[in-house]
Amino acid sequence: MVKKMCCIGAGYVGGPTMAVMALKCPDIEVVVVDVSGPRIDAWNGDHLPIFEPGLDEVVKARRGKNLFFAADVERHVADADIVFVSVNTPTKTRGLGAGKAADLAYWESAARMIAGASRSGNKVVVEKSTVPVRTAEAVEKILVHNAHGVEFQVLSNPEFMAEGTAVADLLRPDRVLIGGRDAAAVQTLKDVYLRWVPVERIITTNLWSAELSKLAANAFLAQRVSSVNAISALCEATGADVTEVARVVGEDPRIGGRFLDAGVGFGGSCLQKDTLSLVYACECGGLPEAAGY
Ligand SMILES: NC(=O)c1ccc[n+]([C@@H]2O[C@H](COP(=O)([O-])OP(=O)(O)OC[C@H]3O[C@@H](n4cnc5c(N)ncnc54)[C@H](O)[C@@H]3O)[C@@H](O)[C@H]2O)c1
Ligand SMILES: O=c1ccn([C@@H]2O[C@H](COP(=O)(O)OP(=O)(O)O[C@H]3O[C@H](CO)[C@@H](O)[C@H](O)[C@H]3O)[C@@H](O)[C@H]2O)c(=O)[nH]1
Repeated sequence: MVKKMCCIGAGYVGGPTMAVMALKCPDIEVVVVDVSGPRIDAWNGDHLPIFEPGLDEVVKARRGKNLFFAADVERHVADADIVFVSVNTPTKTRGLGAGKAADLAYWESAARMIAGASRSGNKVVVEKSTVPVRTAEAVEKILVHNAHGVEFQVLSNPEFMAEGTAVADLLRPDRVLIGGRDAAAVQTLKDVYLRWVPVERIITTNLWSAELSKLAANAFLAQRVSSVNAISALCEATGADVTEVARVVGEDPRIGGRFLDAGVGFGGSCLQKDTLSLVYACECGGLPEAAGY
């Protein structure tokens, strides 16, 4: 029976995700923690640190009841049955893989802190951040080597929300993905989502498939934007209209019409870094053709 959930990282993902969980699970205490005091103050204030349609209402409905934002990270991690880790995983700027690989320094420090703060019983640790495939292996090693009589189960539960539609995406996700090898831990997290997500939208996989699926989904999205932008350049050179071409192409149900708006190229916080991370994984795996593609 889950009584308390804690999320490390009160960022773009951690804040809205846990606010929606608190809304849908009023009997569970939900605490979002962060090393940044000003960020926590903002979540506790009148002006939330991010703007997303509907977010103010959700936060204000549950804050102080079963939703809390706090800076005393260790205390809340120690008490929680489920710990989500939603720290940033930017592209590395130095060292091996600089410019492509994901920087897992924040994740590793969070894992060491979870192991150090936890004292007894079982704890489910959930990868919410987008991480390279097989990160859970390294996380498990850190947890096991630093554990004090606690059994940890690691799950991968990547987030698919997009900025601008975060609350709508979280309230009605097209899919929730849970990867893990411990069936009981998978079921524990699944039961949380089942409070508001239809069972057919909850996909369970092995750990590595879940980690990789998130990166693969973003690479496919990035490819669509790059494809339509390449066609757009050809349209300009030939007198065709890219909106008309995209509509025709998208009417094929095998392709679909969404995510086919031509523009200046893809931006946002994820598509570029996650595609680079996938390319780096292919290179490290001795798959240069896949990396080049
Ligand atoms: N932003 C998006 O739209 C989006 C969507 C899906 C997935 N993701 C992924 O989710 C993850 C988080 O992204 P984000 O946009 O929320 O990042 P963010 O930068 O907005 O927030 C991360 C937070 O983690 C905190 N943090 C870092 N290390 C910490 C530690 N050891 N202890 C406590 N707090 C710590 C930071 O202070 C920061 O507030 C990334 O892996 C990202 O790729 C992002
Ligand atoms: O038809 C389109 C759609 C998007 N874009 C551009 O693509 C980028 C990304 O847009 P969007 O996907 O809406 O926002 P993100 O918040 O970056 O969300 C993506 O990245 C998140 C982080 O991993 C994932 O969770 C989401 O599913 C995925 O859509 C932006 O620069 C858009 O302008 C286009 O140019 N044409």
